[in-house]
Amino acid sequence: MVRVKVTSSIEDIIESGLTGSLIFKKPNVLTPEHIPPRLPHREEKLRELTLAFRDVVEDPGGTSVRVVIFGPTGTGKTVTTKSFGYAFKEKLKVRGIKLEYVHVNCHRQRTLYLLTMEVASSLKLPIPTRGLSSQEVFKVIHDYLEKRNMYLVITLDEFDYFINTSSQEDIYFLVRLYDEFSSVVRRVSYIFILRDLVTVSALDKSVKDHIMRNVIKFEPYRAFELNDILNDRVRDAFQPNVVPDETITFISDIYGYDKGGTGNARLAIETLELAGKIAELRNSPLVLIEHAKEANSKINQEAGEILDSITNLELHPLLLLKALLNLNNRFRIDTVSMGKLEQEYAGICSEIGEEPRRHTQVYEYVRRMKLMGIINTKQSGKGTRGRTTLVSLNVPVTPQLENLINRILRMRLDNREESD
Ligand SMILES: Nc1ncnc2c1ncn2[C@@H]1O[C@H](COP(=O)(O)OP(=O)(O)OP(=O)(O)O)[C@@H](O)[C@H]1O
Repeated sequence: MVRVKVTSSIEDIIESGLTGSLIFKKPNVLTPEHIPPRLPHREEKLRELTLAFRDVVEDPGGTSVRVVIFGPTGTGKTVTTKSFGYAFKEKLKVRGIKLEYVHVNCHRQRTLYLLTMEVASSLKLPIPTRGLSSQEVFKVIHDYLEKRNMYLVITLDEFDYFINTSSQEDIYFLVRLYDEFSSVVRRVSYIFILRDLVTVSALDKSVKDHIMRNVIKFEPYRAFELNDILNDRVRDAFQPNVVPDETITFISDIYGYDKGGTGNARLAIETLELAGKIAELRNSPLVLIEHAKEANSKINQEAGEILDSITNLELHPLLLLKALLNLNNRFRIDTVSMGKLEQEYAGICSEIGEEPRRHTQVYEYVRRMKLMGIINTKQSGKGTRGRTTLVSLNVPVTPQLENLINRILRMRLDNREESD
């Protein structure tokens, strides 16, 4: 039985917080950056990736491998790709082939230029921060690989974002690299990570064919799969015997896709971590289901608050939200430009016989909904099309959200008719 110290004075409380935790052994195992030593239920995906890259071992430089990985959020796309990349590099080293693995997040490195600079800096290449174009930076990278007889696998994570915000020329350059360089030896291979295939299918055929060579789909996790993933984390992150099996099952069942959840491993791990923190705060020697419940409601609270503020919106901001939903559904994209949003909004207005509000008023609605946490805005990177405001929803598009917006909209429209 674990004894819980009863603290009284401020000093005692702080002291007990500073001395070793009775709940956690290695809390960093629960952070998103942690790469676990094994990936339950992604063994098959690792095998598929390895098969796709076998050419690099059998005929180095013969082909530039391209793999697309797609699947919903939290299904292990990033962690599986990184684990593959680092292990593949080591395996090739033993075989006398020099290969580097670079993982770039296209949401963070928003432009082709930033992206190429990130690849260069991962390879520790000294490149002046100003003066070179992306194409020139890529040339420096390629020359470096050539000189050292090295190969490179670049993973472009959140590639949807790059496709949605970059010019056709930049996408073309990146993907059809070997049309630019006359090199016979193909040293650069790619893994593209995407949420879904809609953004790629909208691309020009010549670009699409260069991307869609091997496609690996990541399915949302089922409850028993999350159970295995959580069990590993419990073993490595927590003190022995502090997380009972039923707590793990409870969390797995909330998120398990087969139990009506999203199949998102990230949220399952976050819930486990928060449940542990709550147990610690309550001086409980065990992480109980009640702690997991509290953690779950805290994690979902933010989404709940956003839904509440939608309920209070007036007609025109609601119509704008409806337009955003329509675009999300039609194009399966998270982020839309202000121009497209206004166009869709005007379309809805004309359908229902409402005069669309003017541009400045629409901007004001967007600004207010941003302050309420309902939507998010950001400036697009500098592409050839210039800068534009990009708008996205802060909550996932679920049937629940759509029903809510439609219901409130109907209420506002009914009220309008009554007051006419
Ligand atoms: N099979 C697995 N085994 C162990 N941990 C996993 C597994 N799958 C996912 N995880 C963990 O779940 C979290 C989310 O995984 P990851 O970031 O790879 O998902 P993703 O599909 O890339 O999500 P997003 O699309 O949001 O980037 C990470 O902490 C990761 O380590």
